[in-house]
Amino acid sequence: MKVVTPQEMAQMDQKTIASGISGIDLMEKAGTECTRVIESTLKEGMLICVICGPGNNGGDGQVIARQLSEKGFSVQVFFTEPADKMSPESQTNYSRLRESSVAVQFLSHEAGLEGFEASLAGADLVVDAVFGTGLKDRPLGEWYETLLNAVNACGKRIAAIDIPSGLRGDNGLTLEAAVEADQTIIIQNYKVGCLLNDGPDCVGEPVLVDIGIDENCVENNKYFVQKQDLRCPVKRKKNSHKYDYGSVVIIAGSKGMIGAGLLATEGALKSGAGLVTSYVPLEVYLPVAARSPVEVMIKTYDCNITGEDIEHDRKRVVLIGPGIGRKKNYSIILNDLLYNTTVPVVIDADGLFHLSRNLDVLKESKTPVILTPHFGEFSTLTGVDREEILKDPIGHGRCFAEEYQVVLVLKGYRTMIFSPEGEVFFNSTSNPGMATAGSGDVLAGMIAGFAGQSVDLLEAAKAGVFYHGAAGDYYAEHYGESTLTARNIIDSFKYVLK
Ligand SMILES: NC(=O)C1=CN([C@@H]2O[C@H](COP(=O)(O)OP(=O)(O)OC[C@H]3O[C@@H](n4cnc5c(N)ncnc54)[C@H](O)[C@@H]3O)[C@@H](O)[C@H]2O)[C@@H](O)CC1
Ligand SMILES: Nc1ncnc2c1ncn2[C@@H]1O[C@H](COP(=O)(O)OP(=O)(O)O)[C@@H](O)[C@H]1O
Ligand SMILES: [K+]
Repeated sequence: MKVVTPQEMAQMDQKTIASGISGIDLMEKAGTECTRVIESTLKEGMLICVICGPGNNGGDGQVIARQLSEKGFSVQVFFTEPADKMSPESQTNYSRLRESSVAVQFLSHEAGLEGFEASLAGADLVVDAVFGTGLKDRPLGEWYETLLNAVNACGKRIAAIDIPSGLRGDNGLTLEAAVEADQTIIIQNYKVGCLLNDGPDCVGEPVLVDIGIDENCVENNKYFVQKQDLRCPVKRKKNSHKYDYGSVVIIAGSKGMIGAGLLATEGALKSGAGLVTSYVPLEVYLPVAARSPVEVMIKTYDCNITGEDIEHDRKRVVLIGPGIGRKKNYSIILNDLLYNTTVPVVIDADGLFHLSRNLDVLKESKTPVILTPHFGEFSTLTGVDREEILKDPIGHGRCFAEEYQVVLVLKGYRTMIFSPEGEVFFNSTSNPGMATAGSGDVLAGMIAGFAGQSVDLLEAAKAGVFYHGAAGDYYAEHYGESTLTARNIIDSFKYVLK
């Protein structure tokens, strides 16, 4: 399934209309599908307030109001602009609405919103159809800000149509205010803004409705990753041995941070790697050996290590970074791995810090590379302010992955995976309980574990991110988010990686 920008969605709408279905019929279809979803949440006799803006989002709202009224519900529509400011399709729907028994009121921009607030307080459901994908990045103005804040303050269940009003569809940032919906009925495809920044908190529960628009009618390489899209874990042949599932080397952990290495190691082992070898500084050998799973081989290094220190024999992937610290000069091993070997390398956490000191090594390297930064680490890598990145995460991520020819895993609620070819994959799993120490170490290990089993690093990154989130979701479904720890993620692998 594709994820679209507002501009792409507008082009898709236009192409669909050009292919024969009229704009007014497409709006009727959108409204009908939204009504179906809304109706399933209603009980007989309920009162629904629909707030309609001047554009086609408001037009959808009018279709919903008319259809709910035809189904016997009491419906009150509030318009935020006079009829002459409505889009053509909205005006057509306004004439249809006037023939129905829906109560209609035009809100005044001069008078206060007291009556409006009182009506919301008496409603059972508020439908937000003020702005959709046509929202422009310009100030809403005080009146709309007050209106959207009043919607949020009404304390009633809110269903937003297509995208919560005030939320930017291109990046998930909000204007001066944005509706925080309980449910958002998303028309046809996820908009980028539903998945990034404040988007997921404003969207609430997302429900997608299909109105028959072909997502491939416009060129777009942004995807929403679901289980059926994944190629890992690989099917195990009867005629196989452990090296068929990858020999994974993990350089992680240091004095004071052995946990990071242990979590990454177990993450790799339990995601199906055939063999895991953990490299740790000599000084932490004993505590690491005491706590490592017995299946893991542990080797030590002193001072700096080079690629040659690591046995190249049958090694399929190296993970470097979790908990290695910033003191030792890891640039030597990093450069060595990237210049002098062709074994795929996953670079995480402090490994990214060392890499940021000599980023150009990536350009000269022939080794396939996966980088797994969170937004702060990505800011260090690129030298671009975090706030700037948040305004256009797709642009920055895509540009970096293409320039340095790496697979980039940019971590967050809906982690994005960028391919060196410019594709973007949004993950569909994980929950805020996973914002906990060590969660990223587990992910790095899991990606390395899959990379050992798969020749394609992009597939390994997609699967690692998906199943890491799915394991966290499994725990959260059973025990809630707040007690979730990195160890619980590993312990839940067995339920989701079947
Ligand atoms: N034929 C189509 O294009 C279809 C569109 N659909 C719906 O139409 C929506 C998009 O409709 P539109 O493109 O008309 O746009 P919207 O309805 O999202 O908003 C456009 C209106 O909002 C105003 N506006 C934009 N930014 C503003 C700001 N920052 N402050 C104050 N006012 C602002 C504009 O002046 C304009 O009047 C979708 O989200 C979807 O709900 C669906 O009905 C399916 C078919
Ligand atoms: N709010 C959130 N919702 C869902 N997943 C999250 C959230 N915050 C972080 N995560 C996930 O948890 C992991 C955290 O990784 P990272 O920031 O490297 O943490 P650490 O260094 O403590 O291991 C990533 O996989 C990220 O996607
Ligand atoms: K809306």
